[in-house]
This record gives sequence, structure tokens and C-alpha cells, in this order.
Amino acid sequence: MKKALSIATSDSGAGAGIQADLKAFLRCGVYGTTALVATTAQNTVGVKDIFAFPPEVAVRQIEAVAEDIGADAVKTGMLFNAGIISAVAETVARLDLPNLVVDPVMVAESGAKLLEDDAVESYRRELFPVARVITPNANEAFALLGAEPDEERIEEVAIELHSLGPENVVVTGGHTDSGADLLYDGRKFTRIEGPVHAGGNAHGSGCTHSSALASFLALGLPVEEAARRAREVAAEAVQYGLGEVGAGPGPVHALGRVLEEAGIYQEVSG
Ligand SMILES: Nc1ncnc2c1ncn2[C@@H]1O[C@H](COP(=O)(O)OP(=O)(O)OP(=O)(O)O)[C@@H](O)[C@H]1O
Ligand SMILES: Cc1ncc(COP(=O)(O)O)c(N)n1
Repeated sequence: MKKALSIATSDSGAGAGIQADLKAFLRCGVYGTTALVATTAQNTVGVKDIFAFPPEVAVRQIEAVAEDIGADAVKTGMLFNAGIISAVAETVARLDLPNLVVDPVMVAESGAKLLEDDAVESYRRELFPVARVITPNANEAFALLGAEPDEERIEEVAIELHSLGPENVVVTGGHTDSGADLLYDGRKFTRIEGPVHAGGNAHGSGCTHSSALASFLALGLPVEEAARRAREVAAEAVQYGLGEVGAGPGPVHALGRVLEEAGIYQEVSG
């Protein structure tokens, strides 16, 4: 089985973060491992508290996973501060871990701030240059460049982000009118279209997308194909999103279709 490592933060409500990543890895058929950098006290309504671990905590977990289990791909999610981002960038480069997908999480679906202001520079200078793919959503793409959101300028923004060093940029479009993701590989743009599912149960869609993308890279697919399949997995997880879980926007359900096809729900409900 191929292996993927998530370096990210816990969401106690399990809609996003490390918990969403593990579900997405399972959905995509890879063995998921984790390096926890912080934990949130969070539910579907909001983020109540954030507790960050010292950067060394991340480093030791990544080393432990790498020396025994290994990783065919790595994804980063919420890294919260500059010290953690620097430590993760140094460790991933030192251990020569392949297929790094960086999801520069900045703001939660519920509106909470998940990245300290001075940490943006660490993403730009330290983590992006070692990434195979970065996956900001449209708002994050502009914020990373200190620019105001303007959908007309999305291609310029992708070019500017690519110039910071990642091999590929995928600007995810979950919050845009078209719902299309945009891939830029340094030469050409590819629009990745797909169904848009209303219903608002999309908490964790970004985490699911970047974990699926890392999984498909671990499985050896080229970036464009991996990005297409990642959008399919994320869209399907939104389609099966769990409105009945919590009072806020429901968590995505990465395994919804798989369980339905296996008849699991029917068996449980008798
Ligand atoms: N309503 C939707 N229907 C179909 N696909 C969606 C929908 N919302 C998001 N997606 C897909 O999910 C993936 C993540 O997109 P999005 O732009 O929402 O990321 P994000 O804002 O980082 O996510 P999050 O809200 O979890 O932080 C993308 O592939 C996007 O196209
Ligand atoms: C621990 C953690 N990581 C990532 C997100 C972003 O996900 P979303 O934007 O869907 O809230 C989150 N809310 N919590």
C-alpha cells in the first residue's frame, strides 16, 4: 500500500484537519500517517481555542514516520505559526520526502483565523519552494500576495504564486461562481471543472482535496490527473456532506458514496 503523511492540526469536531485527511487517505486507497502540529477546540459552529505545540513536536513525529513507515507523498494543512512552518520545511527537505502538497490554510469555513499574520512570509520563503503543488483557495491565493480578491485576476495570481517556487499551483474554486479549480504548471493553465453541490455542508472540503491530491501523487499519477481526481473526491465528499452533524455547516463525508455502494447504511438502519 502506498503511504501519505499529513502534517496538520486536529479538529475536535473531525470535519476538517488531520481527521478529514485520514478519511480522505482511506477513501483514496493509501495508508495515512500523521504529524500533529497543533490542536483546536472546534465544532461545526466555530473554533473556540487553538493550542500550538513547539515546532520540535512536529519534527520528531515526521522523523518517526519517515524512518520506519516512509511516505510516498506528504500534505501540510493548518500549520498556524512561522516556527512550525520553518521546522516542517527544513525537515521535509532534510529527509527528502517526495510529492509535498502544501494547503496554506488561513481561515476556517466558520471565519476563524487559523494562521498568524507573520507566518505568511514563512510559507512564501520556506515551504512553497519545496512544494510539488500548493493548493490555496481563491481568497488565500490573493491574501498570500497581500492583494484584494478579484476573480478576473486569478491567472496573474497563479503565475505570481508559481514564481515563489512550487512546481504547480492549484487555486481551488469552491467559493467561486464556477466552482472550477485552476491548475498552473509554469507553462499552461488547466481549468478543472466538475459538479457544484449546493447544501452548504463543505466543512473540510479543502483538507479533503489536498489529501486526495497527495494520495493520487503517492499512487504515481501525473499532477493534472491527480488534480482532476482530487476535485472529484472533494466534490463527492461535499455531495454527501453531513448536515445532521452539528448546528453549523456540516462536515464533508469522504466515504459517503463508498459506504452507500457497500450497502452499509442500509444494514445499519435495518
Ligand atoms: N459546493 C461544492 N461542490 C463541489 N465541489 C466543491 C464544492 N465546494 C468545494 N468544492 C471542491 O472542494 C475542493 C476544495 O475547495 P475550496 O475552494 O472550498 O477549498 P477551501 O476553501 O480551502 O476549503 P475549506 O472551506 O475546507 O477551507 C475543490 O476541489 C473544490 O472545487
Ligand atoms: C484543524 C483545521 N484545519 C483546517 C481547517 C480548515 O477547514 P475549513 O475551512 O473547512 O473549516 C479547520 N477548520 N481546522
